[in-house]
Amino acid sequence: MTAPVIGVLALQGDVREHLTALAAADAEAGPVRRPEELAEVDGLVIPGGESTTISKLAVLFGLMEPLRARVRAGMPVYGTCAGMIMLADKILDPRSGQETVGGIDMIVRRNAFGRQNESFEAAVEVRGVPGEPVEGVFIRAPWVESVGASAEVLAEHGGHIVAVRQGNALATSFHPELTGDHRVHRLFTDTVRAYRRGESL
Ligand SMILES: NC(=O)CC[C@H](N)C(=O)O
Repeated sequence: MTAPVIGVLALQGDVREHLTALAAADAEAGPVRRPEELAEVDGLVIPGGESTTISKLAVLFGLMEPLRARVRAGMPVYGTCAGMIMLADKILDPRSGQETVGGIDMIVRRNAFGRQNESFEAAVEVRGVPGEPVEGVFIRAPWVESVGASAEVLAEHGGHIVAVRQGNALATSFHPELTGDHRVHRLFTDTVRAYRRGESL
């Protein structure tokens, strides 16, 4: 079977690192900036960056509604940090006008772990990732205040939820694309492969 085609939403943020990690996890990866590009992918990563900026640009580029439609239709999607915020059905402390794509029944708190100079790394055990804990890089990271019944908590750090999955949607507060350890991306590309085979979670 040919490699799944996975896009990285390339409006703002650490796009290149995700492209590299996805390629290492056996996907064909490319940037997505236009609705026509979104239509061609089997799955999508929403990178870290600044969620208010990504939100604004998604509206400006005419991507917000197509993104919502594809996520609703079951397209696998993985959001890291700002990307996690974009996948939350609700933000506790949004900037005025800040919209999300949604898809995961969770409430997130932006910048919950502190500001840029309070960024840190910590070992995180992620359900579904075999072997050693993942090295979690947290950069002005959100945490998840609460999840609804259909969302599954995959990881916690310091008593706070930092990884969640709901159906084909996955979100982490931290940035596996920065560590050279591709196991979380592998978890996602496996989901995309299953989706392409017609199996949904
Ligand atoms: N590294 C990140 O993605 C930071 C997220 C940022 N604090 C936001 O609200 O979007």
